[in-house]
Order: sequence, then structure tokens, then C-alpha cells
Amino acid sequence: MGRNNKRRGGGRGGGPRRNKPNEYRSDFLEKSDMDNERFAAYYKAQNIVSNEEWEPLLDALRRPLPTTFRVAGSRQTAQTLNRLIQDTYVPMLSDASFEGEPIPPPVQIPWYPDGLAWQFNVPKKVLRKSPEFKKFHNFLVFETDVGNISRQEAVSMIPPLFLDVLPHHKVMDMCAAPGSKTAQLLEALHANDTATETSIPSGLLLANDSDQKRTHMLIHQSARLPSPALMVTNLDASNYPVIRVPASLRQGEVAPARLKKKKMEQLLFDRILCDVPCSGDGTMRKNLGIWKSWQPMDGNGLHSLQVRILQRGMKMLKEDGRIVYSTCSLNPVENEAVVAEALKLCPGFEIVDVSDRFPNLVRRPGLTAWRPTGDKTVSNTFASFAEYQASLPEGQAAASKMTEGHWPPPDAESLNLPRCMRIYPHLQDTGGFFVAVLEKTKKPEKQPVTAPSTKGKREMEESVDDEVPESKKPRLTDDSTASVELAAPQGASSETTTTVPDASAPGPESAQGAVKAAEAEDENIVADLDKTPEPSKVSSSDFKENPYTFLPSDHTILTNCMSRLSLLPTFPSSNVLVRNPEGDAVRSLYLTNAAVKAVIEHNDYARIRLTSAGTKILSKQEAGKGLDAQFRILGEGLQVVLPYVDPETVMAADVGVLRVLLKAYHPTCAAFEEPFQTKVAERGPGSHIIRIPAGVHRDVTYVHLPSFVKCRSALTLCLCSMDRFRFLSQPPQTITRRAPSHLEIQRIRDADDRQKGQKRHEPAFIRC
Ligand SMILES: C[S@@+](CC[C@H](N)C(=O)[O-])C[C@H]1O[C@@H](n2cnc3c(N)ncnc32)[C@H](O)[C@@H]1O
Repeated sequence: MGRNNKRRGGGRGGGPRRNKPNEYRSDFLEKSDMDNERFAAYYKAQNIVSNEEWEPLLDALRRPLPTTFRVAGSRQTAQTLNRLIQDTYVPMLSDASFEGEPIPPPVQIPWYPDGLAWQFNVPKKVLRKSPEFKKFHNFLVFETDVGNISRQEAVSMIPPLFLDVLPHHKVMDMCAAPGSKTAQLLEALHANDTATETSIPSGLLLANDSDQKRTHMLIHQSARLPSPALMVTNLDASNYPVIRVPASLRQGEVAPARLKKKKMEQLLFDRILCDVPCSGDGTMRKNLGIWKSWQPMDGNGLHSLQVRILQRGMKMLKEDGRIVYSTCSLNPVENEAVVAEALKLCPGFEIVDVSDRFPNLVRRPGLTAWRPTGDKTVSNTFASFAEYQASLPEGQAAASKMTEGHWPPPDAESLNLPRCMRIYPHLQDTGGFFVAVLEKTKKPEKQPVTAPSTKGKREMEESVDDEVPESKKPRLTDDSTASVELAAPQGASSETTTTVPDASAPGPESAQGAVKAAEAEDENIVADLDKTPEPSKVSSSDFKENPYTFLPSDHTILTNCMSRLSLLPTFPSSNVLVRNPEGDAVRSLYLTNAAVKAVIEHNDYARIRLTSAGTKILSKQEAGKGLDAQFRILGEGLQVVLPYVDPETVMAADVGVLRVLLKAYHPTCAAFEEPFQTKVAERGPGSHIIRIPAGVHRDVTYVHLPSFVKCRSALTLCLCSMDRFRFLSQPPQTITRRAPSHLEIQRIRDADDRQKGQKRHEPAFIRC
């Protein structure tokens, strides 16, 4: 097919207003490259839209996605930044054009709360390359780097909104990587943050993904919002183990340490996001490969895993809790069929009517009838499982991987499937998406479980990893055998492929067997929750994480840090952990909240494949000759620690000090003007915080001025402070911004070093 710089043809009338630059595809596909007979035959048979809407739907699917982003960060920062977009960039771009055609400026996404999400109808490539949009693009890149802006597809912003997460909620994100929705959930948990200080929510966010590499992407992505309430695990969500916590955690209490024997219970969640792996045909606008590769067996093959993940989520939900199931697929087999099947298997849940929420979000009701096919060429589709089975040649029915669960249940109407939401690309110029909001209404009646002997119970719990049948073990993508490579499913970047099970993966019947066994296992574990936790032992050879060890709050290191860093007695020193097998405070100290601590203390970290917990706040700094090594507050930890720093010890400074900080890596005291010179010289070597009030200064044109700048020592000032400034020639603006993550700082430092051809060495504390 011709890909030689040809513009592809447009669709025919009825669709939203066509926008010239929006027609400009990065890879110049022909319209004929964006056709797939199987896709058309299948979706026409599903009646996902009316006949008149079919062409507008296809037409929208063929257009590139607009650039969309969300203003993130604390409320204060978000509103300041939003005003900047409104007052500076929208007017600046109101006369922009591309190839002679006027381009409308960015507009607020009408359904996103507080107007904090934006859409710009210019494909990324144009935005990046065209000089007319360069300033705006630079702005987006800078703000994204420091976590103030999240470039996220509009539809991907929807599921977390329906979860209504509050800071005290225990939240689980079952299939979280690469983490754009996790970031949203984390922001909701941190709703009480200010522009310069991170709150410590009493809830927690447990983000999980079965793909190890993607789990690390998730950790990287969430480093933009350093949170003591975040933990990341790397497990198969369909078989997620029971997590035990003290019963006191439910009430948000921290059990008094003197109470030796704590009543234990299973950690249940207030909110769960099930953004499951899917065939991703709603992402065709950006994952163009799907046009060629699409076939219905992808969705058929994923159905069973999707049911098992949703069902496991439902089992881990509190009464009155809420679970959101979402995919970026248009396929009812991956959507309504999954929800219907899970509702059947997990009584006590209902689909919530959310039609009054986000009224500006244009959506269509879930389907109550659909016609699966068992044939990848879509030669035929069937209204019922019985009809499908009857169509199979004699003797082949048993071998078919299709199950009754792929088809609409007889009680589709009474299940309220129309309360599910279908988002179609032609409605509001987005990707395709599916969302269902489920709530747990009542506790399902417990099936009696034959109680094993005490010994049996204990053995089961102690060797939970060993005793799980092979089919129920966490299916990690690395070792999945029953799988096929599917190009770019939902959430995957265009370069990534995710392994998804094919139709030969366990069907609902075997899924049911696994689920029943998991339930029995839950019962056993829950019944024996009061048992003393086992010491951590790594049980999986590919799990290489170091253990998590909390320091006693009277540990010398901690008491030293408290006094040297002027931390107030309110600092939660009992929630500080280290990450090495010896439990020594060798280099870095991490802070968690009480909820995360409770999970770590009462569960084997290797069993739950805990990959990250809390946030790094302090790091050991080697000192110069004759000086002791000290812990310093890390740039990325400053916002978390700041509320616990004695405000009297924060030094006030002005733009002159800032200028010195920006010019030299290691300025000496003499480099500063008075009165700061004397003030800084009076301080002993160590980690100090200085505050520079935001303001516009003509002689130093800087765009982003933080309120707080950290100095590593009175004499050697921390490089982190430099990393937080960005110089732009114009326009001068003043914004209080969050600090970049350590990864971003490292990247900036590395780039800086490369430029200078120098090898970085950490400066030591130096005397004047
Ligand atoms: C649609 S993506 C999630 C996107 C993510 N929620 C976001 O907003 O960035 C689906 C994810 O599920 C993960 N996954 C696949 N099978 C899984 C399983 N059995 N358990 C947990 N995660 C799984 C994939 O690795 C992939 O990262």
C-alpha cells in the first residue's frame, strides 16, 4: 500500500466538523489502509450504532486523535496553571494556522471537572514540529516533566472520575501500567495537597500489573506525585492473593503498639479500578496496526481473563464499595458480556445508574443483544450459544473455545446492562471506550466451606504460593505459554506489545473452577488471619526486590535526622523504612503512611511481589574529610517532609541568592551577598531549606519560581535547587511548581554532565 507522503481521503458527511490538520496523519496511510472487512462485518452485526452513524464512526476512527492533556498537581497549582493556559496560550494560539489553514486554539474538554482537561486538534507530530506551536509544545513538555500536566487520552480520564476517590479510601488499581489512571487516582487520594506540601492521606492506593517491565514504567510514572500512600505489586490480578491487615485499619485507627495481639482481617477496598487488558480496537486512531490485524478471536480469547479479573476485584471490594470496569474496546464480548457474566457469578452487585454524572460526556447505553462469532473471518454471527453450537459440524462443539458467557444472558435487561457506557469516537472526537460502574449492595450469602483441620489451614496459608494449582498461579507475561502477541492493546504505547491469552486460555468453566478454589483459599486464609506473619522470604526466582524494614522510631539514625533536619515531633518517624536485607539505614530512607505500613508488616512482601512502597525522602550524603556522613532531604521528598520541618529553620532568601544558586554548582558562603552570607555561614554543614518567594524579577527572567529551594549544606548548595528552574526568554511568568521526581532530576543531571563531558561526583559537605 502506498505510504509515500499521500494524504488519505476523507470520509463522507454526517460526522463532526472536519479539521484540516486533523486529517494529517503522521504515517500518511491511505483510506484503504484503514479498512478491515472483518471489523466492518462484525460491528455491523453488533448494531453498536445505527446504520446512519456507521460512516461517521468509521470516519472518526480514521482521523488522528487530537492532543489531550489534564492539568494535574494540587488544586492550587492546577488552577494557576489553568489560568495561564486560558490567559496566555489560548490567546497566543487563537490566530495560529498550519499549511495556510486556521487552527482553532485549545479548548476545555466539556465534561472534565473544573475545566482542567484540554483538547487541541493538532496531531502530536505537527505540534512537535511546527514552529507556530513550538512554544505551546515546550510548555506542555516542561509541565509534563514536573508532573503538573498529564498528557492522557480523553477517554482514559473517564474511569477514575467515576470512582470518586477520597483521601481515606483504600483503592486498588488491578491492571495499572503504564499508570495514567493510577496518577489520577493518586491525585484524588492527595486532594488535600497544597502547592508546596504533600498531605499524607489515611487511605492507600495499591497499583498492580502482571507485567514486570510495565510495573517499572508505572513506578516511574507515579514518581511525579511522590506518595507515602502508594504501593505497587506485580501479580496476576485474576488471582490476587488475600492481603491481611489489622482490623483496626478499617476504622482508620492505628492500633496501639502495646496491643500485642491484633485482630486480623482481609484488606477490602473502597474503590477498585479494573482497566483490563483488551483487544484495544477503540485505540485504532492512534494504534494504526489494529486496522490490519483486527479479528474477533482477540476479543473472544480475552473474555475469560477479563471475567476472572473483574470477579477477583468484586471479591476484594468492601460492602458499599465501588468498582469500575473499563476497556478501550468496542466489542460487547469484552464489555457487556464480561459484566453480565461477573454479575451472575458474584451476587450482591449492581450496575449503577450514573446517567446524571458528567452530563456533558456524550455516551451511548450498554448493549443488551450482541452476536458473537467463532470464526475469525466473521463469515457468520450467532444470536445465541445454542444457535452457534448447532452450526458446528458434528463432534466439534466440544472442542470450541466459545462458551455461553460470550453471549448475552437471557436476563440482559434485568441486569441493567444499558447502564453501562459506550463512548464512540464520532460523538466527541475521542477514542472508543467502555465503562461500567458496579456497586456492592449486599454481602452475598456465604457458601459453606468445609473447614480443613487447623494444621491443614496453616499449611495452606504458609505455602500459599506453592499450593495454588498451576492454572491459578499469577500469570506473568514472561512465562505465559497460552498466549498470542497482540499489537498495541489499550494502555500500551505504540511500540509496546502486550501478551494476551488466546482463545485456548481457560474458558469460563475452568475460570469458575479456579475462582471457586480461590474463594475456598480466601476463606481459609481469612479464617486464620490472626496467625503471626511469616518472615519475608523470596519465593519467586524472578522477584529480585529487597525487603522492606521499618526502623524503630528511636533508632539513632532517625533521632539524628529529627534533630539535624529540625523535624517536628509530629514527623511520622515510626513509618520510615529501609530497603536492604540487613534492615540497615545504609543510604535511603522511605516514608509510608500507616495503612501501607500495616500491609507491609502483616504480609510477606515476596508473596505479594511488592515492588515499591511509599516514597524516598532522605538520602545519606558522604561528608568531606573529618565530617560525618549525614542524611539530607531529597528534592523529591521535600514536599512530603516540609510540613514536619520547623518553620523557624527555613531560611528566607531573595532572587540574588537564587541567582548564585543557579550559576554555581557549589557556591561558597562568600558567593552570597549579605545578609544571607552571614546567615548561611552561621549554619553548620548539613541539609537546609531556603525559601524564595515567588515574584517577577526583571533582571532574572525565569518562568517557574518555586517557593522552596533546598540547600544540601550551608556551604554547598544542593543541585536539586537548580533543577527546578527553567529559563525561558519570554514570557515572564511566576508559578509555584512541584519539584521534579528524582528520575527527572537524574535525567537533567545526566544530560548536563554529558554536555559538559564530565563525570558526576556528589559534592561533599565543605567548610568555608
Ligand atoms: C489496558 S492496560 C492498563 C492501562 C492502565 N490502567 C493505564 O491507565 O495506564 C492493561 C494492563 O493489564 C496488564 N495485565 C494483563 N494481564 C493481566 C493480569 N492477569 N493481571 C494484571 N494485569 C494484567 C497489562 O500488562 C497492561 O499493563
